[in-house]
Amino acid sequence: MTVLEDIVEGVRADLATREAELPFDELKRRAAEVAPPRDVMAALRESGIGVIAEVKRRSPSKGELASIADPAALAKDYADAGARVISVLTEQRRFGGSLADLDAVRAAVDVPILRKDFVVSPYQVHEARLHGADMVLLIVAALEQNALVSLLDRVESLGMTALVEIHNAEEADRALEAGASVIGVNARNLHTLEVDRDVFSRLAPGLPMDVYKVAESGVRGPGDLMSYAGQGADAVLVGEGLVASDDPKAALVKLVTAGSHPACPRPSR
Ligand SMILES: O=P(O)(O)OC[C@@H](O)[C@@H](O)c1c[nH]c2ccccc12
Repeated sequence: MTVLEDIVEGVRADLATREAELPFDELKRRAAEVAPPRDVMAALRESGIGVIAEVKRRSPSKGELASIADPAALAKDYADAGARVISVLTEQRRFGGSLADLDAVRAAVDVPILRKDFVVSPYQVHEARLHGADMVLLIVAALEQNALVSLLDRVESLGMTALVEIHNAEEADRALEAGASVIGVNARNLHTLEVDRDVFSRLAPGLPMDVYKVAESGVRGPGDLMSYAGQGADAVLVGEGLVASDDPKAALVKLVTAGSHPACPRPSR
């Protein structure tokens, strides 16, 4: 079994438990009463290279990264430092996240929030909305094409924005065919868990100009942001580089400053 299959199996088991507690119809009813989602594209398209800052405690590749006793305080620091979007890992078994983290972050900040999880069912999309998410991650490698298409439609029909994650050219084709307008290129190989920052430069030129491109994983500081920007990234998504730093807020300020500096390469559009 691959790492991804293993994670998804755990996700499905936990999902079954939640579905038994709160039936889908009731979840949908409750989610429809939540204040409407924020305009993620407007936030992403502000000038300069955007930074999506992630709340992440653990990862399968590195184990414990940070304890994050107070995710709301971390999110406030991220918002103050200029994060365009805040990503909240809600996967529990491998990443130490939860929907409670999403609630805490939602209550603390007004910037758009991404639910970062292994979404395989429409239940999780409505659940994201119920807990205040504006954006939902869809990982192409974890989904059959028809599931990807229907989940993307579901995300958009609820007024949210999908971040569609790819790792190779075949997944890029599938993401485009599904109609993705925001594509994340994850530099972390899901089989070996190793980071290869060149994956972005190999795939980005094949993506249409009007697709918003996010470089995910492996950003250690402004140098990596500038290099991704030079290869056509509109934004970078950063987890470990922030949470494992002594001062995540200061680390994010450095990234945001670099991303809005006149010398930073900008996507031509
Ligand atoms: O901690 P990093 O190397 O900055 O990576 C962040 C983010 O890209 C990573 O957490 C991630 C990208 N895609 C995912 C899918 C599921 C879980 C996690 C991820």
